[in-house]
Amino acid sequence: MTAQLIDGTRIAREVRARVAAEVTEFRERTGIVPGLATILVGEDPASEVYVRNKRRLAVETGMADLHRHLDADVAQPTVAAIIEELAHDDAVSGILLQLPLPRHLESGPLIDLIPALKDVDGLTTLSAGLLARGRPGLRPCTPSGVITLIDSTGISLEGLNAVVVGRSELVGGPMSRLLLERNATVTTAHSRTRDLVAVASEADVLIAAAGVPHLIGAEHVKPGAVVIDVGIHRTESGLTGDVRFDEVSAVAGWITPVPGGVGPMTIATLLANTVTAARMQWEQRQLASRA
Ligand SMILES: Nc1nc(=O)c2c([nH]1)NC[C@@H]1CN(c3ccc(C(=O)N[C@@H](CCC(=O)O)C(=O)O)cc3)C=[N+]21
Ligand SMILES: [Mg+2]
Repeated sequence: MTAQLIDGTRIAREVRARVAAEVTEFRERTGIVPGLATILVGEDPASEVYVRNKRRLAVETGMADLHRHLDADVAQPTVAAIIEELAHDDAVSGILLQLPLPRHLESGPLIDLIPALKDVDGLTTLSAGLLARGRPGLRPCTPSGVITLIDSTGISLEGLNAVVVGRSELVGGPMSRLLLERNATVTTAHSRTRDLVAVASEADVLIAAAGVPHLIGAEHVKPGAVVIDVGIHRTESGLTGDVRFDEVSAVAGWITPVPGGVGPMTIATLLANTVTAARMQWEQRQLASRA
């Protein structure tokens, strides 16, 4: 292995410590404890793990854990009513609807019931539009956490070739926009890209977010590149990503592991967004009470 490891577990711990200090400062100044509302529908085992970790770490950073677990066969209007109730509840700073939802539910309209100021996942149409326009707003947690991981290397993205493999609403799409915001030269590759090896091997920074186990090998990686593995797959031999770690780490300059890379950063960024959301709501209430 020649690549330096980007230790997501450590960096996430540092971010959470900062968030915990911000929560304390905010609580002392305003009397408000930021609250994270997670909504989990059904019994998907991976989703249960992620949501449990989000709740545990919210509590660990001093926030209130406001969880709703709904039956797998819950009706769309019932989920909508719960989101609307949380939207109006002043104890709720952030609302996270865990994805994927069971197939009979339509996620888009449900997500868009989350007010922009409580959209700690950054997934509403409004938050996506603000990002597309380069205006301030809450950003999606996984891509935003990836930027933090890249920053931890000390490498400036300005002018570098960044290639994002994947264009999902949760990760690839917003990832490309965040990299552009940092003045990288951004290429979005995806399942219809003709020659992925040719495109990916030009990347100074390669983000693997295709959701295909072990898609990215040494042939895709320019020597010395920063390789970020967003994939997470449960296989018989344990958790793996979109990157063939052993061969790519012999070529790359920097690499994230799975587990212990992007996953913990996603949760740390969610917590950072939640305290930001609490602050924005408090400021808005201050303005409203003075009007
Ligand atoms: N509305 C919504 N927001 C999300 O942010 C969201 C989502 N839905 N659906 C699924 C994906 C996936 N995701 C992960 C979070 C933490 C880890 C994580 O902590 N991973 C650990 C391993 C944990 C384990 O699986 O044992 C690690 O990589 O080290 C992974 C994946 C958030 N997502
Ligand atoms: Mg895709």
